[in-house]
Amino acid sequence: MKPILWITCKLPEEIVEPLKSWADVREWPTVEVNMPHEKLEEIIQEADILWTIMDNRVSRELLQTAKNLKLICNLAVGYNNIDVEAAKELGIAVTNTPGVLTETTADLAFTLMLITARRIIEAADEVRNGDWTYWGVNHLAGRDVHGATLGIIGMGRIGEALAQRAKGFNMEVLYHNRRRKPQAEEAYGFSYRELDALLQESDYVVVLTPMTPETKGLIGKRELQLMKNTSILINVARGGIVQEDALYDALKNGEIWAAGTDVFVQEPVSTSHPLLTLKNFVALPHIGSATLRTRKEMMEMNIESMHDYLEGNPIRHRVV
Ligand SMILES: NC(=O)C1=CN([C@@H]2O[C@H](COP(=O)(O)OP(=O)(O)OC[C@H]3O[C@@H](n4cnc5c(N)ncnc54)[C@H](O)[C@@H]3O)[C@@H](O)[C@H]2O)C=CC1
Ligand SMILES: O=C(O)C(=O)CO
Repeated sequence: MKPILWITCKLPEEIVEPLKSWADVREWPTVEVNMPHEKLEEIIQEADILWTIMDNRVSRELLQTAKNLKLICNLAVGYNNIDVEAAKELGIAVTNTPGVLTETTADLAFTLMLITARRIIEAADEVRNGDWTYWGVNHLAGRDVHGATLGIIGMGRIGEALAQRAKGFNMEVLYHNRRRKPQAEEAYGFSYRELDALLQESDYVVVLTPMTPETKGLIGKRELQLMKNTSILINVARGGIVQEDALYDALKNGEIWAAGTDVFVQEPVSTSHPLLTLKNFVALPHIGSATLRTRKEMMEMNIESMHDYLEGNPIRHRVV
């Protein structure tokens, strides 16, 4: 009997079709709406392999209801949506997609820095809305990225790729990380700072840590107050690492100059979210890794893990 592979979102036909040679593939049918949690509760009971996306909250309670589940492949490098400790205890392997999305996500992080600093969304909207009526000396004037100081919180794969990009813009790169990286300091001239010092010295602060109990709410009122009132905060990691209510106050009160984020606590974010009322806030819909090539490579990486499991080989890209 073929193992039951449940795919919790609609994936391209050319990816799914070959899986049918070895799996009893069952998939969520629509792209427009993701699988609701109630459906996940139902299908986890019959799945041998579960192919998840970040939207799926795979809690201990949910895992405990699984009868045959042996492998979860998460279509993301971040796996905070899955209780991996519980999975480990229950003998369920969990895999993710590290590395293949690093450069693409670093591109997006740098793009978000540029568009926030140069007020690109406001500017483009002005043209489209017919509000471009004059050339003024400070009209839509933003802040320079080149030559500024970049502070990266979470100097892992994506953090380092972002830092490389910053070198091309003659930026000074500071970083804060769980562990210091002497090799990167020596090779590229990146400087380590404690968190408070990094916040105080940086013109751009980019959050790139995973979401963990330690990083949840890491950037709140106190941290935002430490930042310069000319500085810009960028979050490409996970919503909730930056406290959204504190960010709203800091932007509204001019404690920081602007912010850009690709991630929210609740995704998709509600259009009535207070942050969306602010001109100095740029919002993107979690598109960090969204290029055609990278998404294909992420899917292929998950499939590699499935093949390893099937063939009884050590499972690559395994988190637990
Ligand atoms: N917006 C998007 O579409 C994407 C978001 N991401 C997010 O970016 C995160 C980072 O991805 P990678 O760079 O591949 O991961 P990584 O594991 O290579 O890097 C994370 C770094 O954060 C550091 N870190 C962890 N806890 C910390 C703490 N409390 N304080 C300071 N540093 C800490 C780690 O030591 C590590 O160096 C992912 O976990 C994911 O949540 C990743 C890809 C796309
Ligand atoms: O990989 C991740 O963690 C993402 O957020 C989307 O690629």
